[in-house]
Amino acid sequence: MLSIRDLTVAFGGLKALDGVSLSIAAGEITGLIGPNGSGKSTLVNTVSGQLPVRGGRVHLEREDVTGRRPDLIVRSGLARTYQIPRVPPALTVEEVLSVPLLYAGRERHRLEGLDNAAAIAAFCGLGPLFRRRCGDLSVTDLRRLEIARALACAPKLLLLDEAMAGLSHEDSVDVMALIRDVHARGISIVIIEHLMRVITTLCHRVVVLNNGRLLAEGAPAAVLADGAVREAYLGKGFAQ
Ligand SMILES: Nc1ncnc2c1ncn2[C@@H]1O[C@H](COP(=O)(O)OP(=O)(O)OP(=O)(O)O)[C@@H](O)[C@H]1O
Repeated sequence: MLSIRDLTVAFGGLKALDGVSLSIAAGEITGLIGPNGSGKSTLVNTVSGQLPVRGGRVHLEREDVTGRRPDLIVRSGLARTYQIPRVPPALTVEEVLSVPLLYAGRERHRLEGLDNAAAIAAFCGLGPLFRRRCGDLSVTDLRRLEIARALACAPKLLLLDEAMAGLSHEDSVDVMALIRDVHARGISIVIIEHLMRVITTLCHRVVVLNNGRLLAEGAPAAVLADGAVREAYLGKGFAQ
């Protein structure tokens, strides 16, 4: 679904990604983890076209999307959510969903039954809030709206940047169920997440970044037991 080869992204002299190569398989939920500052958000921002690439290539399915404009990458089938949802508080849920639907209209056939704002809102548990203003939504409902907005782009691949941040245990369980429902619609998913119970519960595979480089990849249990991964998170001497 997604192939990243030798990706390098720099902020001045700092290489936030340093020759990263990895592949995301179609039909899987992949966890993208790593300590703070390891390059996770930079990777999502670059793949979705919001940061310039210094070196390397990004392919979505077989299409080379390296350096392409974000709106064109969305049309190619990649949508993302943001760690901090930002929606105009005066707009209703219906209005917020209508914009990407208009935009991604050509590709609607990708998600049968999810080609209008009401259906997407209902799918994401926002049916009763359809005509409510976003400024009145709870943190959990804003997280749902963030996913709904991405679904309105009719993606093949969805990148979720900390979709559970700031939620209670109960609410995060609800959002995890929504992510499973999205996956069951045939959408491949990449999740950036600090909560390991989310990774072990949802993900088929995990990719670990550290200092802008690929540190490990594989099945969640094996990767989380890996000595180098534990050391990256906990520090030398605390990883036994
Ligand atoms: N816009 C920017 N300008 C300068 N440096 C940046 C910028 N964005 C990120 N960085 C730096 O690039 C590195 C990778 O940051 P990034 O935000 O991608 O890490 P992350 O793994 O997503 O971290 P976190 O888990 O804290 O969100 C860090 O050293 C960070 O300080």
